[in-house]
Amino acid sequence: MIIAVDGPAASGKGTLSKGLARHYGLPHLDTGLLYRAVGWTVREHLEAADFEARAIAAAQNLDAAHLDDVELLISARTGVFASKVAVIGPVREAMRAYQVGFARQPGGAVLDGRDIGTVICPDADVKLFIQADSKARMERRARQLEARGENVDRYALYHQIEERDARDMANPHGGFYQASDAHLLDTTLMGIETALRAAVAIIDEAMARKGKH
Ligand SMILES: Nc1ncnc2c1ncn2[C@@H]1O[C@H](COP(=O)(O)OP(=O)(O)O)[C@@H](O)[C@H]1O
Ligand SMILES: Nc1ccn([C@@H]2O[C@H](COP(=O)(O)OP(=O)(O)O)[C@@H](O)[C@H]2O)c(=O)n1
Repeated sequence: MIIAVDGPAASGKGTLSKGLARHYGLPHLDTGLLYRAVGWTVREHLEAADFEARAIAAAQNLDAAHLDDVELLISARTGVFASKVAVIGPVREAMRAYQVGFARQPGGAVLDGRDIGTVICPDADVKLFIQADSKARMERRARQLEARGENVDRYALYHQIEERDARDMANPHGGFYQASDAHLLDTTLMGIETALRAAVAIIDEAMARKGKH
């Protein structure tokens, strides 16, 4: 079973996807980490004339099996670098085969990101689009960063998330929109466990309707 989970920054798609992977015994890929790793690699060259070429080379040489410095990759700044390399078509293309291969492994997988239901796994068995209002998302990300010891300026974080969402939505290579066959799950008023239960209910019903589960 392939489960595609998309949604904007800090909507909770990663947490939910990990929970779904545990629940269904499937492997999970956080595709945002791939973009974060490439963004981190070229972070010192954002203004360079050859920024795009460097980002493409970094994507082509990314060893996705070794995304080990997750703590570093998850920082707020790295999210901004990630969204800057994510608008470069060949960067997305370079990482597509790995993601598609991960999804197609025997038994299936859970993938989360921005374009899973639209570009990477258009034939996924179930697609979820996770939403939460901007303030809730900012507060979740703020607490997540604070728990790791980062100092958080909530005003700046709110604007940074809005700006990143806007860049993602305008991404001409992105496919960052809710697939027509995706189930919308708004978690603004849900805690983590409630959101997971709601997602499992959606998936079980969708699979039962297909006669697959
Ligand atoms: N439904 C929820 N209610 C409250 N906090 C949540 C919820 N879902 C996720 N979180 C918390 O919000 C933060 C961001 O979640 P994460 O899954 O990393 O989001 P995303 O992958 O969409 O960026 C994490 O600290 C996570 O524990
Ligand atoms: N499938 C994906 C995943 C991430 N991304 C890009 O990578 C950035 C960071 O993604 P992420 O999922 O780690 O970010 P959060 O939603 O966790 O804040 C996003 O803002 C997108 O620009 C993408 O373009 N396509």
